[in-house]
Amino acid sequence: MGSALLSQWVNGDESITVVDPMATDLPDSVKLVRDRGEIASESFDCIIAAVKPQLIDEVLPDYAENLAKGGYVLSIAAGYSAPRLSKLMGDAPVVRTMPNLPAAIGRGVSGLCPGPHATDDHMKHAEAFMSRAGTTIAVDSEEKLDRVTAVAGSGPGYVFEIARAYAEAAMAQGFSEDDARDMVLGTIGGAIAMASEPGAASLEDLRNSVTSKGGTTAAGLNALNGDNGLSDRLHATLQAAYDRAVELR
Ligand SMILES: NC(=O)C1=CN([C@@H]2O[C@H](COP(=O)(O)OP(=O)(O)OC[C@H]3O[C@@H](n4cnc5c(N)ncnc54)[C@H](OP(=O)(O)O)[C@@H]3O)[C@@H](O)[C@H]2O)C=CC1
Ligand SMILES: O=C(O)[C@@H]1CCC=N1
Repeated sequence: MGSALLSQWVNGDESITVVDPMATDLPDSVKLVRDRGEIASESFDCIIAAVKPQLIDEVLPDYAENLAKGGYVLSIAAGYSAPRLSKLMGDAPVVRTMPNLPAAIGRGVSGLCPGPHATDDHMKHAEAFMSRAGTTIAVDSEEKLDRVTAVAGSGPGYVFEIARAYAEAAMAQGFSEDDARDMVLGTIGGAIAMASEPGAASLEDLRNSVTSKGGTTAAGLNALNGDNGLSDRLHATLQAAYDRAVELR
């Protein structure tokens, strides 16, 4: 996720240093170091925590010394709470954000939530920084941010899986893999672009506009969600992702 955001962040005029033991192919304007020891005496206005939540306890404490006076920590980690991170880094100001993968093409959706000691200026900076990668949604509690994680952070995974299963079903109707992919992505992309047009009808009305009485779509929709199975499954999906975020706090 860090490299997806980085691809948009490099469009600004900050100097960015990445610490990553293995990273390759970073943008030319970024300074890459393999180990924190190489920047031990440097300080930064913003330290971005982009390792897996399970690694934060091990990796982040050393970076407390690198935070400039007045600076803050921006965490993209799922679940891991801001108070816990702030304490781990010597009571540093923390802002949590939850981006999603389309940030890589500037089409991400990122939730933002202030943590301990975060000022309005830190939040303004974080919001401006994240908005380079797409739209932002400010929320006022970590509980809410964990729900953003369940809906939007993990969301592209659900969408890719739905598209994959849809394409698999198209192949079972006799289409080649390429034709199935083109048809499915074209259909999903076209429908979503239409629903995203300014002034577009509600999702329910749009669905109804495809559904002729007694026709093919009605038959398909009945098989898809006539028993509420799809709706129930999506509720369970979001709840499971949220529950996992809570476990990672
Ligand atoms: N994937 C997603 O769509 C989203 C992820 N997130 C959050 O982003 C964070 C990263 O997740 P994700 O990108 O999926 O995971 P990755 O494993 O792909 O990225 C983690 C990166 O951290 C590097 N790393 C490991 N150890 C260290 C270390 N000691 N010092 C510096 N860097 C290190 C890894 O290097 P190496 O590969 O060599 O191990 C890797 O490049 C997580 O906290 C996750 O919750 C948030 C929103 C969406
Ligand atoms: O799966 C994960 O834990 C991360 C956080 C949101 C998306 N990917």
